[in-house]
Amino acid sequence: MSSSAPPSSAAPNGRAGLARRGLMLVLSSPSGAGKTTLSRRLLASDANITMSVSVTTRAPRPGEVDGKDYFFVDAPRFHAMREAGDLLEHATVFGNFYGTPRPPVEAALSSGRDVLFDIDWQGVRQLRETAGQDMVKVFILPPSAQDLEKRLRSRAQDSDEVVRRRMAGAAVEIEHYAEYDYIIVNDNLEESHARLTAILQAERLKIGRLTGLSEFVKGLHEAL
Ligand SMILES: Nc1nc2c(ncn2[C@@H]2O[C@H](COP(=O)(O)OP(=O)(O)O)[C@@H](O)[C@H]2O)c(=O)[nH]1
Ligand SMILES: Nc1ncnc2c1ncn2[C@@H]1O[C@H](COP(=O)(O)OP(=O)(O)O)[C@@H](O)[C@H]1O
Repeated sequence: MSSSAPPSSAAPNGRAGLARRGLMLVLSSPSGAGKTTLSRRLLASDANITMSVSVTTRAPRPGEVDGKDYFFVDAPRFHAMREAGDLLEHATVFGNFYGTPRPPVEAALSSGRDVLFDIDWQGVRQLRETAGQDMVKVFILPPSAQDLEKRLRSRAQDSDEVVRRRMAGAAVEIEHYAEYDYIIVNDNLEESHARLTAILQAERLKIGRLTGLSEFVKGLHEAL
């Protein structure tokens, strides 16, 4: 998906004359590595990125809020959305359906806002076909298998059986690390957050994302 450029006056990088297309920042990891925690931190620390809230048929965990963490839907509703073309991508993970609603993402990108996605490798593959250079893919790894299991258990929101299935699923997810642009080993949370922020800041400055750049430089040139 190629988002159209926002007007210069709304330039998210704060420079009149230099606007930018919104980018799609994707986080994937084995379950329990820390995507949700890192996403929340990034959303709290950066005003120009907005979360893509997925739809899922999974049951809400204690504390999860409908419309904020996920849109919790039943299977018929999910299939209706998919059939209507309302999902940018979708996948089955641990026996549940997940998908990305299309309209909010398109609206955010076209107004120059960046969008954060917490989706798995299957979703990344589908988005890659349309997003091209607009997508920045970050893979989060746990420091060790023991840490991963500890985190899944410490979250204390899933049964033993669910934790076991997620540990088994981690091996499959990890096999896809090479399809991503960046790797963060989420050991120290502060450091991981700083790294994610650095990735986002650098990606925002890529020449290919800026619109109006040649006019801006031409103006500077003429004034010299
Ligand atoms: N493809 C795709 N994957 C999703 C979507 N939403 C969530 N996921 C992935 O589904 C997996 C399970 O998510 P969840 O049940 O919230 O468990 P958690 O990752 O352990 O918090 C994770 O790998 C998510 O990244 C989506 O809209 N599309
Ligand atoms: N760097 C970290 N160090 C220690 N615990 C962490 C770290 N990052 C996340 N956690 C904890 O690990 C558990 C799983 O994190 P979560 O963000 O829900 O993972 P995911 O969304 O990838 O499944 C949570 O209890 C969270 O507080």
